Amino acid sequence: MNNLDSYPPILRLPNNQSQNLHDPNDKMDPNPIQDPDPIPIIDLKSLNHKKLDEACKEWGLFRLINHGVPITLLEQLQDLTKQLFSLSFESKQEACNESPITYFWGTPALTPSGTAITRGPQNINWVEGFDVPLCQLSQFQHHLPSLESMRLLLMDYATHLSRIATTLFEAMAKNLELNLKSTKSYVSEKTGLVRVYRYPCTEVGWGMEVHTDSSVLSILNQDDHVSGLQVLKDDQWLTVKPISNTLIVNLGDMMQAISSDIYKSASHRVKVEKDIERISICYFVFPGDDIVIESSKYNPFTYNEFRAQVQKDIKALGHKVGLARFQLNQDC
Ligand SMILES: O=C(O)CCC(=O)C(=O)O
Ligand SMILES: [Fe+2]
Repeated sequence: MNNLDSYPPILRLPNNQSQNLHDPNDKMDPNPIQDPDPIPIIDLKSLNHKKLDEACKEWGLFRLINHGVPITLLEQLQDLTKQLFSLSFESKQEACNESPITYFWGTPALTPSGTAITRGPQNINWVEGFDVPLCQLSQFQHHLPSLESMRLLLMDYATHLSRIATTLFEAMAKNLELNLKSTKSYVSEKTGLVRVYRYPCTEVGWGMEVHTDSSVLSILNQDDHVSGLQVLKDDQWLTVKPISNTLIVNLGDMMQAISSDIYKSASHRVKVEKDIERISICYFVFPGDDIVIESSKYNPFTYNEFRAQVQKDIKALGHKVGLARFQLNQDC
């Protein structure tokens, strides 16, 4: 099978045609990969609270080492992700019919039922993905062998990532001296999800436009061989180098709100390469449904209210407004 047949039709443009697409970020050229790697490193085995606090305040993103996830599991996930995406577009679509796993492309913005919130061909993102709600993983089986293997691996992976998210969140809450009733329900296992992505090659366009995540924390297992993720730090775009056996943690909007803006929800984006695909596996964790986020900067809100507002804004304006909608003394 031609690799192009595995791409969603809208992402099958030959490179030279893609130049007509509007590129929303084209004025912001990134720096080349920096050496040495400037991204803060946090060691989960011997957690340094001060270093963690600084990374959360100054970057909103860090590299995690000694995370305890077996390297074989990280590599197996990457291999399986590549295998899964190399299937034909139609078989990926069909495999997700009547499944809690959603297959999507052209945008990472989905409604809770898994429908893509599209904004016309001008604004497509060069990405396809599977959206996997973790709490439903044990309740079904898949007939497509690579999807079924993915389901089994993700059950194992989710246990590790939930442990990591809880450890990090508890350390952050302690650093911030937050008086939370149950830290665990801010990084709820019930609402966690994994997204596996493939970014097809193109010359112009972005895999993902500039955004902040809506999560409390996002934990990324990125392609060991292909870079693409960039983070905004002090008005400069920096490449987050792929380094094997490390995970990238970024703080999302919920963490920024919980911390009353002391911590940062990192602005980031994904660049695509013109001649090599990239894959990534991203875990997102959110507050439980009954958690009201109270802070000195925002009106109290739940994550569900935040998500509904984000979806409304994307549909109406074409982009997420995010935390600004909930700021104290705002009428919008
Ligand atoms: O694929 C990546 O490297 C990052 C993905 C991302 O930013 C997201 O899913 O929000
Ligand atoms: Fe993101």
